[in-house]
Amino acid sequence: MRSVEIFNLAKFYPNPYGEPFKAVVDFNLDIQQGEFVGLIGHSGCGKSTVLTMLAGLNEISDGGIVVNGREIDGAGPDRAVVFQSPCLMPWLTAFGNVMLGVKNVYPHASSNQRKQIVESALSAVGLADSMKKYPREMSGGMQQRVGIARAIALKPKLLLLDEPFGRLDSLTRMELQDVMLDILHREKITTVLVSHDVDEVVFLCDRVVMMTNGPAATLGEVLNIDFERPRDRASLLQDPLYFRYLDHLVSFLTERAHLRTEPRHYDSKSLLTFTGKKIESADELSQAVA
Ligand SMILES: Nc1ncnc2c1ncn2[C@@H]1O[C@H](COP(=O)(O)OP(=O)(O)OP(=O)(O)O)[C@@H](O)[C@H]1O
Repeated sequence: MRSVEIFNLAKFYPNPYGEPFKAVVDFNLDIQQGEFVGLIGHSGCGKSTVLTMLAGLNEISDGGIVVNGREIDGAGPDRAVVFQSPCLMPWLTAFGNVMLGVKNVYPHASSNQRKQIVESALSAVGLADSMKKYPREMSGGMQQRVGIARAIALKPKLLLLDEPFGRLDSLTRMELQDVMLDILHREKITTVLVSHDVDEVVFLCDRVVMMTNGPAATLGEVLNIDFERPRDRASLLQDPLYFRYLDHLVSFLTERAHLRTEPRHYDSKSLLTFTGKKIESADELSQAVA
């Protein structure tokens, strides 16, 4: 079932001379219910612009976005965003920060029901024992866990992640990626992730959308990531297909992102046809490239 439809989306920012700067043009994408889509591209190409338009925080200049059958017009409780910095209220505990949004989104729930929603979201991100801590008492990774809990507690139809792990050290980043995979596997929330990290998108996503360079950036290619879920990092790192996906993304970013071509769609088979053989499995791929 289709969850998000983005059609002919465009963003024109005013420049200092009063002329519109075309940041993103003619961006079209459908996202299925429960799908995890990554958005990558060079710095400044327009990833955050697309994400903030999806969130309803950035006015749409042309085209539109339909979420669960309703064209969006501004922000709404059906969508939650996690930014690079969680921006927690310093005077509230982890519990209080998550409760803030829960009160708004569930005004008719009893206080006991709200408490359960907050506790369950904080437990899902591994903070069951730190609910009473204030932001100043938490590490950056713990604060970002609160940011994720705050978003998932709202039970959004669409979860939007703008480089949520970008400021974390690599071990914490991996921990939080695992937490995120676990939650999304259970809750089946449709998710869009903006990232600069090709490893991250291959590990997490069902599809990776590659954007061309700006100005007038648009969708360049879409790569299907055909790994089953739940995913295990150690096994993926042993799979030759994982490195094929990485190669493909890196080569798009280094060679083709500046070309304005018709959007192309790649799945694992078409990705590998250059070997001259039809390849259906990682084992067959290993033999073909050996
Ligand atoms: N409020 C704004 N006013 C004018 N131009 C803007 C505004 N926000 C973004 N831009 C421009 O739009 C383009 C896309 O910016 P955006 O932040 O969406 O890119 P990005 O791919 O998310 O970048 P990064 O990866 O560095 O975060 C850039 O050229 C940027 O300078």
